[in-house]
Amino acid sequence: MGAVEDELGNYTIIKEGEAEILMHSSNTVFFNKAQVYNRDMSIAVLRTFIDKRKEHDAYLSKKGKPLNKNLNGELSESITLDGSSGAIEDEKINGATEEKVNGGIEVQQNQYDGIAKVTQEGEEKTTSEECIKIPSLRGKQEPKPPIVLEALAASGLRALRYSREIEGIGKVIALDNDKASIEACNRNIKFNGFVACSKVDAYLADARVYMLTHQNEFDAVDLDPYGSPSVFLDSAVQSVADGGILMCTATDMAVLCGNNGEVCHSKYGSYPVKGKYCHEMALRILLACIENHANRYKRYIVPILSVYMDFYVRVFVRIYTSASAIKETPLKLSYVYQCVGCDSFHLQSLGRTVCKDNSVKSAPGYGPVVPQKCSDCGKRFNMGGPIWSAPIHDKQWINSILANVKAMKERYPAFEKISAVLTTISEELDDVPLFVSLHSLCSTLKCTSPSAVVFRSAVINAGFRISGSHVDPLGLKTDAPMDVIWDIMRCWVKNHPVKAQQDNSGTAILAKEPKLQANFARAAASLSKAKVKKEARYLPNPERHWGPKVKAGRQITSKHSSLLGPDIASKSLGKEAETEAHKVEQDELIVHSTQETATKRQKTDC
Ligand SMILES: C[S@@+](CC[C@H](N)C(=O)[O-])C[C@H]1O[C@@H](n2cnc3c(N)ncnc32)[C@H](O)[C@@H]1O
Ligand SMILES: [Zn+2]
Repeated sequence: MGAVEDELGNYTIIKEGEAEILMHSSNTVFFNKAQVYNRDMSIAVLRTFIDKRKEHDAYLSKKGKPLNKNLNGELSESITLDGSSGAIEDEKINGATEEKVNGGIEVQQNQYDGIAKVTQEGEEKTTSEECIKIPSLRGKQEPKPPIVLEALAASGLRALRYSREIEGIGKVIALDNDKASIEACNRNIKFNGFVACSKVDAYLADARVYMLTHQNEFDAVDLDPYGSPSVFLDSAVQSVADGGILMCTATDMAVLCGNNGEVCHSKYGSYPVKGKYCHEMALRILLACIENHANRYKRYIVPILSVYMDFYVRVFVRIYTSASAIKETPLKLSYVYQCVGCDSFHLQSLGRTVCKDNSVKSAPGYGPVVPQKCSDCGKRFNMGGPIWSAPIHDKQWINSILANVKAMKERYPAFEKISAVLTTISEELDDVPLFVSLHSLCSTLKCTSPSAVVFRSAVINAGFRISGSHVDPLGLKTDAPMDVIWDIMRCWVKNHPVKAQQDNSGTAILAKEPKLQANFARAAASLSKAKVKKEARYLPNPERHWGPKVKAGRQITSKHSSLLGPDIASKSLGKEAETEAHKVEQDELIVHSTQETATKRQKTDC
């Protein structure tokens, strides 16, 4: 990645990966170099998506594997390579809802009623067979190259990188509703030569209208908006082909992390609560929102990878159609009760499963899971959510993506960062939503902090699991209930006494005797595997002013020097920029310190 002044006057050539774009010095088209992490991660996911389609196709052709019909009359395969369930891999392979095979046989799933049909040369009939064999013909069919929609393209850099760097990719459609951006896209397509010209098409269009009028057409849809993606989600979930991927960024972290709960509810349909885990909660609010939109069209999501990086969240989910699977959605969503006095939080599932007459059904969850007052400190609870409380990553996919990234190290400009993030994610407990912060527990008790290894050991010795979180180097994910966590801290304080203090949440917690006798002896699994191998897990920003950028078309003023850095701001202004940081617009304001603000407010709120 790098930038050099060229001879085209006000244009600068910016190179990222294998793509080069021409950027005009006026801020007419959006570009943010910090999003290289976002683009690299997306390339890694798309490469893995293509590999998995190939692997799976090879597997099926070797096996001559049949398609089975499930109880609802939907076509399904008993084994899937990527660990996803209940979905039709043929659809994943072809990225469309129908599969044509030689010999005039067509297997089709009606996406809206889940009924499987087989058509022979135009004749339509509902299948009665339990099993439809499609033997040797399958092997001859190459999966179609995936078609990608970059719905909010700006300069087209991302679309160009996809087209030039991802082997086996098909067409890439780049959209923007801004004329200057589409002109820039077309200029950049030409600038990138033959492959880009043959693969990337740019259109001036409102992405919402375009996606609505191109339903089920794209194997991958990329949403990378200014701020919130909320207005694009309803049409985006409809434009993804069955088994395809939706990749979605949200940079409105202040909203998602609870600085303005009502706005978050209006955009995403969930209330955030202010906790140390707010960035993970942001991911889970976004996932719940996408699922909610998908369910309207009898579709559901399967998260592959969900990341918080720098100043935004980005989720990668597969989208499937199944009228029966969407009934399970309430089991994947929870409300969060967050104590206003201590750091305790508890999840309340929206649904539960009921087994009756050999069949499993879902029913509304039992509640409330907490009493009126926190049983640890006696304070009341705030309620947030609903959040996505099922896994936010698919571990098999994460391992494949990580292996792919390591194998093609030199082709990722942000290799160090994305491999560090993926390594941390690969170690996260994937069935444990949210996390506790050791610092926060200690600040509630006003005690000295045990080291992470000592605390992890006590949790493991008590018979529970614990891992780090990619979202926060101080975050600890554990399946130990809050009363066990507080008992461990009570035992710690017995050995490391605190000074006498006025009544507060900490004194209320310490007033109780622990039921559990914590064992702080070092447990073998208390260090993360990456830490043992001395692999990087959390990296600092590579340079100052690594963060969000000003919207295209907006005049750069001295107040933007905190975002762009004084040098760039002063260049744009033609005068020396002020170095003092100023407040910026809401959608550009990325609150790295949201957690701190949130915690402070929480203390004063109660
Ligand atoms: C953050 S930029 C995209 C950056 C780009 N994906 C990248 O990686 O460099 C958002 C873009 O969305 C465009 N946009 C906003 N609303 C839109 C809409 N309704 N339809 C299409 N494009 C839209 C803006 O003009 C802007 O260029
Ligand atoms: Zn409490």
